[in-house]
Parts: sequence; C-alpha cells; structure tokens
Amino acid sequence: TEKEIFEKRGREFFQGVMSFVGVFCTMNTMFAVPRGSVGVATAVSTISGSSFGRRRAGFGHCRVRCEMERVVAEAATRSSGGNVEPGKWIEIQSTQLHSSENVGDAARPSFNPAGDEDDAEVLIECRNVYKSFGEKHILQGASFKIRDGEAVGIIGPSGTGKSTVLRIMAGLLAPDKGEVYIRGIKREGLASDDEDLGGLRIGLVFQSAALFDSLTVRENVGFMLYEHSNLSDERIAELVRESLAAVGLKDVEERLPSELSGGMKKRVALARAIISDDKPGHSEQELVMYDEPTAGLDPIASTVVEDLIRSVHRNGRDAQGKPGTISSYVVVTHQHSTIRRAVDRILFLHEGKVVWEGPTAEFDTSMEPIVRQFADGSLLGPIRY
Ligand SMILES: Nc1ncnc2c1ncn2[C@@H]1O[C@H](COP(=O)(O)OP(=O)(O)OP(=O)(O)O)[C@@H](O)[C@H]1O
Repeated sequence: TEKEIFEKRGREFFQGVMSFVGVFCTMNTMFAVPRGSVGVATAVSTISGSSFGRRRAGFGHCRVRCEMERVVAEAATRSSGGNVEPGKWIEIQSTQLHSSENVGDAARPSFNPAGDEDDAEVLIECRNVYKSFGEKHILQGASFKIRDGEAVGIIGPSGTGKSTVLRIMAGLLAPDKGEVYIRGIKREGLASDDEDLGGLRIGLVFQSAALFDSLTVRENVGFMLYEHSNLSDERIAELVRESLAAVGLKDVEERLPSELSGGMKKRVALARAIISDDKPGHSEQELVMYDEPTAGLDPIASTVVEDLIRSVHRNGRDAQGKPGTISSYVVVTHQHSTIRRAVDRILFLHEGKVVWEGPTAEFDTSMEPIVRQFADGSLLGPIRY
C-alpha cells in the first residue's frame, strides 16, 4: 500500500540521515533542525540531506530551521533568497533544489523535478571497479550508476581516471576487478559486435574528435553504417545529412577534417555518435559519452557545444527543432561552464573512487572540503598536486 511504501522509503531515508540531529517528518514534509553540537558542515549537509531525503523518500517539500549563520546563508540560497532568518522555519520546494538559474537554454532538460530519478532504469552501473596501469593504481573501487534520462558530469583532478572510466563504460578497456552492468547484464570482456547490450547503443565522443583524416565528413559520420549495415549508399548519405543537420551543419559532407575548424570537428564527431540506422525495431535508447567536449574551445564555442549536447538529448530540441534522440549522456570535463550548463548531476572522482555525487546546483554550495577546493580552484585542501 501507499503507506507501506512510504514507511519503507522513510526507513531507508532515515538510515541515510541518522547523523543529523532533530530530523522528523510528516507525510509530505520533512523538518530539519540542525542544532546542538553539530558542525556547520554537518548542518549544511542536513539541508543537502533533506533534498536527498525528498528524492529518496518522496517528501513534497522540506522545512529547515537553524541558528548558525552559515547554515542560514545556505538556506537563503536554497530558498531563492526568501525571508530567511536564524531560528525561523524556511520552506524549500523541490524545484528550488535543482534550480537552473545558471542556464539560459530552453533546451535544457530538467533534473527530474518529479524527484524519482532513483527509480529510473539504470543503463550502466560500475560496481567496485579497479584498474591499474603497471604500478599506477588508477581506479580503486569506483562505483556509480547512470540512469535513463540523466545528464551526468564526471569531474575530478587531472590523471584521476575520468577518461579511463569512460573507456571502461564503453567497453574499450576491461577492469582488473569489479563489474560493469549494462541494463542489468554483466559485461564480460570488451565491447564486441555480438555483445548483448539489452538494446542500448553506446557512443563515445573522443576529446580530439578522432576523425579519420583521409575520409570525408560523410564517410566519417556514416562509418559504422558503411561497415556494419546493409543500407544503400544513398540511404546512408541521407542519414548522414540528417545527422549533420541535427548538429547544425550542412553542405560539409565532402570536406576533409583538415578543412574544418576545431568546433566543426567536434560537431561532426557528435553527428557520428548520434547517427543510427533505420532498422525497424531499432533500439530506443542511446547513451553517449563525451570526453572533454569543450577542451581547447573559446568560451563562446564552448557554449555552442554545451547547448548542442543538451539539444540532442531527448528532452532537448536539435538544430532542426526535432526532439533529440539521446536517452542519457555522460560528460567528462574540467570546464566550469560545461559543468554548469551541460549536466544535471555530478560524480566527483578522486583517488580512484567516487568521493562525492550530487545535483549540479549543489556543487557550488556543498561544504564537502574536496568539492569546495575543486570548485574554488584553491591550492589549500585535501587535493595535493
Ligand atoms: N593505456 C594506458 N597505459 C598506461 N597508462 C595509462 C593508460 N591510460 C591511462 N593511463 C594513465 O592513467 C592515469 C589516468 O588517466 P586518465 O586519462 O583516465 O585520467 P583523467 O582523469 O581523464 O585525466 P585528465 O583530466 O588529465 O584528462 C594517467 O596517469 C594516465 O597516464
């Protein structure tokens, strides 16, 4: 019954927030009163915890009250600058917790304001993944899930293994230990043509665009179809045209990569990742992974690529105004603009593990020292160079 589900979710939620003092709830509301000897960081986490709680336990909204100045300031941010004073109850609605004020793009998919992202189908799961290269122990128990509909960013210090994670998810590299599940099916070995991905297509867009220099744009974009489908050359040329149009390119089919600008190459690489054959019963789901899609681009070209990534997602509209076809995507990036503009949820990778994850909106307000140091670009903190 609804009551049983509520009680179960409530129990799960409380297991997650037992450390917070003074948390109690009613059917649709959670109340949080950080007090006593808890530190500021814990108190702020109470607010973050309450957003987690609402998503996990399905609370309609939460109310927070606190005396501590920093916490009150945090609460003010969360409540969009409402009338927030120490000791006064403030109410935080779900939409404010995943606010998109940094993003002006209408194509931006929302961060599941229904609050049910935990229930969405898991497309890829990495469970306790280890990977070493010789003496370099890069991944040391990385675990995370990518769900249907998500726009996820993987961030973290240089050399921490972000690209390695992408290559493992794409099946180009096998973990030494741990498991990768694709739609619940455990992957054995590397990606292969006859691998059962449960109907999911996985595309990887490399940082360098990785176009074949000697092939034209048409041959690059249609490469997989020329190699692995029975479609006629005419049909492939048509699909290539459509895919290029989706990323805002036309009349470039016969050019060589050397005749394109850096930004155009990235668009062509994106067109190659999203092209699909038109077989009946073709998979509905596609996950694309972008490795540093905006590296080396000027700020405006970065914005164009960030919006493009949004636009080909199924909640967006492509360059022709058609709904995008990508179910979920993962972006590895160092660029703050890309973190804020192109993704809804962040996985923070450090020393081989996911050490923090949360909605993009929480990246700027999290008091987690590692996140604060990274977000502020500070030399002081737990990350040592
Ligand atoms: N095939 C390989 N052989 C040997 N070492 C490798 C290989 N691939 C990656 N590495 C090493 O693993 C470490 C992690 O590399 P990776 O590219 O995954 O990091 P990253 O977090 O994406 O870094 P950056 O942010 O600088 O791009 C680096 O030290 C890299 O040199």
